[in-house]
Amino acid sequence: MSKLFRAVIMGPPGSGKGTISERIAHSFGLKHLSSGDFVRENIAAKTEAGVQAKTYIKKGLLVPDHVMTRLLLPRLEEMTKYSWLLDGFPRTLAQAEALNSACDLDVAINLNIPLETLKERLRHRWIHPPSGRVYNMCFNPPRVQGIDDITGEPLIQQEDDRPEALVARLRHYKDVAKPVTDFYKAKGILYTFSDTETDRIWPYINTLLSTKIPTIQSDARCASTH
Ligand SMILES: Nc1ncnc2c1ncn2[C@@H]1O[C@H](COP(=O)(O)OP(=O)(O)OP(=O)(O)O)[C@@H](O)[C@H]1O
Ligand SMILES: Nc1nc2c(ncn2[C@@H]2O[C@H](COP(=O)(O)OP(=O)(O)O)[C@@H](O)[C@H]2O)c(=O)[nH]1
Repeated sequence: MSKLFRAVIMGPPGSGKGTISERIAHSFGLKHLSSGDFVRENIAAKTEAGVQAKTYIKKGLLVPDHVMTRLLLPRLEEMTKYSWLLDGFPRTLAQAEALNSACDLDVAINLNIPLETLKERLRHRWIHPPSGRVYNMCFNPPRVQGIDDITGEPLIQQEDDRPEALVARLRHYKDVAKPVTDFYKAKGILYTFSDTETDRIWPYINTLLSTKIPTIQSDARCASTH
C-alpha cells in the first residue's frame, strides 16, 4: 500500500509560505492546509474555538496553543486519506509536539528570508480577507488594482503588515520558531531554504519533493483545495 506524504512549511510572515504552498499543491497534488484559513472559517462559523480565536486576533495576538490545536487537529483527522502540506502550523514547540502525537511528518520546509526582503514584500501585500487570497502589487498584482480577481471585492492591507508592527512580529517569530526548527532538525526532517526570491527557492523545493513524493506515494494523490 502506498504511504501518504505529510509536510509542514515554516517561515516568518512574508517569507512566501502561502505562495510556495500553492505551487507545491499544484505541482504535487497535495492538499494545502492553511492554519489562517482554518481560523477564519471557524470565526465565520462561530464555533467555540472560532469565538475564542477572534478575541486574540482582534488584539493582533497569536491564538493560544490549546485553542489552536483544538481547532486544527480535528481537521487533520478528516484528512487521513490525503497527502497534505500544512502552512502556518506549528508556530510554537507546544503545537509541534501536539502535531507530532497526531501524525508522523515526512518533511519540514523552513524558509529563511532576510529581514529587509520581508519588510519590502509586506509593504506591498494586499489581501482579500474572506478568502485569504494574497496579492503583491509588484510580484503578483491583481488584474485591477485594489480588487480581488475572483469576487471583485476590495482588497485590504493588514495593520500588522505595516513596517513598525512587522519588526516586533519578526522578533517574536524568531523566539518561538527556533525551538520548533530545532525539534524538526533533531528528527532529521528539516530542510532550510535561504534566498531573497521565491522563484530561486522553488526549483530546490521542487527537486526535494520530487525525490520524496514518488517513492512514498503513488495512487494517493488528491486535488488541491485551492
Ligand atoms: N499556528 C498558529 N498559532 C497561533 N495563531 C495562529 C496560528 N495560525 C494562525 N493563527 C492566527 O490566525 C491569524 C491569521 O493567520 P495567517 O497565517 O493567515 O496570517 P499571518 O499571521 O498574517 O501569517 P503570515 O504573515 O505568516 O502569512 C494569525 O495572525 C494568528 O492570530
Ligand atoms: N517581490 C516578491 N514578492 C514575493 C515573492 N514571493 C512571495 N511574494 C509576495 O510576498 C508576500 C508574502 O508572501 P506570502 O506567500 O503571503 O508569505 P507568508 O506570509 O509566508 O504566507 C505576498 O504578497 C507574495 O505575493 C518574491 O519572490 N518576490
